Amino acid sequence: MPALYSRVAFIGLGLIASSMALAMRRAGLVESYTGHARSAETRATALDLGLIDTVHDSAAAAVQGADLVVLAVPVGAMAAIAQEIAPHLAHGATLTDVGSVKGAVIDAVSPHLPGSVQFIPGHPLAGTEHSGPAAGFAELFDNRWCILTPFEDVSADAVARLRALWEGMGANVDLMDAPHHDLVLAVTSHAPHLIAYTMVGVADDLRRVTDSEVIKYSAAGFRDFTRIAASDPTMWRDVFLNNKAATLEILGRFTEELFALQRAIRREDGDHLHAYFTRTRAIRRGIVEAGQDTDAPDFGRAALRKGTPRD
Ligand SMILES: NC(=O)c1ccc[n+]([C@@H]2O[C@H](COP(=O)([O-])OP(=O)(O)OC[C@H]3O[C@@H](n4cnc5c(N)ncnc54)[C@H](O)[C@@H]3O)[C@@H](O)[C@H]2O)c1
Ligand SMILES: O=C(O)C(=O)C[C@]1(C(=O)O)C=C[C@@H](O)C=C1
Repeated sequence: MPALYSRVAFIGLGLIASSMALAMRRAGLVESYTGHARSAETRATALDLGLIDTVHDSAAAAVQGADLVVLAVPVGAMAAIAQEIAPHLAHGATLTDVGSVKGAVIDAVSPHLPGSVQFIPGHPLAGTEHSGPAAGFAELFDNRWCILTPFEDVSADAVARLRALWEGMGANVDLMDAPHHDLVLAVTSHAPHLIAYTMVGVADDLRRVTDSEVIKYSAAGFRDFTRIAASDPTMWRDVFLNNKAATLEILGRFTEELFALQRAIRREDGDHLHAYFTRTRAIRRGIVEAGQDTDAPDFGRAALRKGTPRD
């Protein structure tokens, strides 16, 4: 495939930017790679790892001459970066971001941009609990979704080119509007992260009571919570502060359901618990059967097809 862009500039050189650089290089999607990070150590690591060909100590210098600019910093840092780079963006360049929230990023970035720049917000639904340039890997986006939330006045060619880039990096691409994205992600990612943070915090508060048994006897469910709760504090602070309305809406519904389950346990209402868990199991089965959990081992699907002894 011929290269889709001649020069990409990454602003922020962490997990997502480094994975994108590796995935782009794997498929030869871009001719040259440059970037900016605040710390000299991150800049040196990104060069040493061969993620980028050149590096800049200012974002304004990095974007010059780039036909694709990727903002890969925490959501709360997007506004200041956009303001800094706006006068230096190439005429007709595509600007995208990878922030986990879309409405607030659009509000933060759009006002600074010259009319010729094609701003196409994006969000790859793939990540890990690790951060920094050494955390990236080329396969991160394989078979994952990437959501783009462009406004209607953006060039269709620019959207098609960015879509092709994500597909070349292994992702499946969907388009939707930003409020819808933020509500969906509040359910599927933001509220679950807050619940994981809370559960691990509760376990830590109980440390004196449980000694180190929580860690020693960590069952799979809690271990998954601890992995998620190890995610970057700055990134997640910014997600919650910038997707406030949708997250609070979902957490409101969550606490109502939690109280109902709490009451069912207190009243020993087994029928309520059983019916609830039956409904949620059907949801999990739907996800696995649709092939949407790429982490699910094959034996999981086989077991679902056969049914389990306790069905
Ligand atoms: N980690 C995930 O699972 C994941 C998945 C999808 C999208 N995202 C989004 O991608 C973006 C980047 O996340 P990441 O996981 O690559 O983070 P990361 O911590 O690995 O990298 C962030 C980069 O931004 C730089 N940075 C931080 N604050 C800055 C500031 N104020 N000004 C300039 N640079 C700054 C850091 O130095 C680093 O180079 C975030 O907006 C996040 O919401 C993350
Ligand atoms: O697997 C993980 O570590 C993640 O939490 C990744 C995850 C998510 O699936 O919620 C986290 C935030 C991003 O915006 C996208 C992906």
